[in-house]
Amino acid sequence: MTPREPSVLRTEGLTFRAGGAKIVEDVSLTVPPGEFLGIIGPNGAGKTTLLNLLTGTVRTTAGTVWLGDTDVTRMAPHRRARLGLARTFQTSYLLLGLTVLENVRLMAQTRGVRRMGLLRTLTSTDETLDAAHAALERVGLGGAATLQAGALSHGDRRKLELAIVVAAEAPFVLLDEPMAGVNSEDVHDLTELIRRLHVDTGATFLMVEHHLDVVLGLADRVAVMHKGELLAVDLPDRVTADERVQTAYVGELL
Ligand SMILES: Nc1ncnc2c1ncn2[C@@H]1O[C@H](COP(=O)(O)OP(=O)(O)OP(=O)(O)O)[C@@H](O)[C@H]1O
Repeated sequence: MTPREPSVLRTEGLTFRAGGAKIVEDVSLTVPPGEFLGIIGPNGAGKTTLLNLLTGTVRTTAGTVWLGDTDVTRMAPHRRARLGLARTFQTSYLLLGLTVLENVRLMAQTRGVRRMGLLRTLTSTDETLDAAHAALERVGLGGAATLQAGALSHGDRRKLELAIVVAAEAPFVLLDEPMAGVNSEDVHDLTELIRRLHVDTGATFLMVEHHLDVVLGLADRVAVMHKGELLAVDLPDRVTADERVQTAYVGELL
């Protein structure tokens, strides 16, 4: 994998309101290059909406998002993707009728591949194929390239989604509940894969996840959302010791 351009992901006063409801309210966050930021919070706290505001699939009511020095607040999602923002979704978006390889290749083609800090749209079939195969090898699905994506186990589908992100060679990676629907025996494997991908790529990772032990084990820092607001951003052990966080999680395990 090629080295990345390190840059900061930053929000200032990021806000999304719908019908008078405060879904995400005044979130100011600075994520240094290469950091792994976990995002936790009770159901409905606004975590996925925050990711949607970063990718541009939801339009901000107020506030600003920067990728490096670029203000992307009004930028369409595909242009943010071209700047190096890749994401996975809570619900799988795989094309189950296509092969595993075709799923990755399609994304490698549409997103282009970053090389030496330059964005190039791949026109060479060989090059996209190579990038797709390499991405599959990295997530341990090298032997499954010709299988239909629909034939994969849930855990392997999650790995395939990670391969797609890897193929994009994005410096900013957003993961929305990568453990959702994954068997408990596969959680450890997937956690270690995400750890390895983060280390190997040097990319900035933001991960929304309900498995707190996974978040606390992976993240450099943890952001806690509650009722749309950012309650705390701190080191994992400080966050779990924070009384405000414990109160927000009343009724849930922390
Ligand atoms: N466009 C919208 N219009 C109205 N309400 C919305 C809109 N988008 C999100 N919401 C509501 O805002 C709240 C936050 O949603 P969001 O999915 O961001 O929370 P979350 O923290 O990711 O939740 P979960 O952990 O359950 O996935 C929810 O109550 C949701 O129904």
